[in-house]
Amino acid sequence: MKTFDDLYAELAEKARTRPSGSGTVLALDAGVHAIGKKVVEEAAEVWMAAEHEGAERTAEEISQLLYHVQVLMLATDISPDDVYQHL
Ligand SMILES: N=c1c2ncn([C@@H]3O[C@H](COP(=O)(O)OP(=O)(O)OP(=O)(O)O)[C@@H](O)[C@H]3O)c2ncn1[C@@H]1O[C@H](COP(=O)(O)O)[C@@H](O)[C@H]1O
Repeated sequence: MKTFDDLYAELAEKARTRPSGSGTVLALDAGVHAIGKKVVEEAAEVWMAAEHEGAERTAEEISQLLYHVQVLMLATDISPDDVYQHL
């Protein structure tokens, strides 16, 4: 099972090697403004799922939110450790 750190390492590698067909590369190229909008959209989907769609759908939406947060981290050169020091 993939962890937060595993996904970040995978996405960092995608950002470095820029394979064709990578949604992460496309998202990074779209820039911080577009990525930020996606974070907000996914956060709203988490909220709606939590209120109306049950735990499994909510967990799925949370995974998508974490993905887009990680893309934002990469776009702004923030590592997981930079975040963990604030937890
Ligand atoms: N975990 C994710 C992940 N979670 C969410 N997403 C993206 O977020 C979207 C989810 O958004 P929605 O459900 O709101 O779907 P949507 O509105 O139809 O999506 P869009 O049209 O807005 O893109 C998905 O379509 C993906 O584009 C993800 N994209 C990639 N990953 C993982 O990231 C890794 C690298 O992926 P690539 O860069 O694409 O190779 C792989 O391990 C993937 O599994």
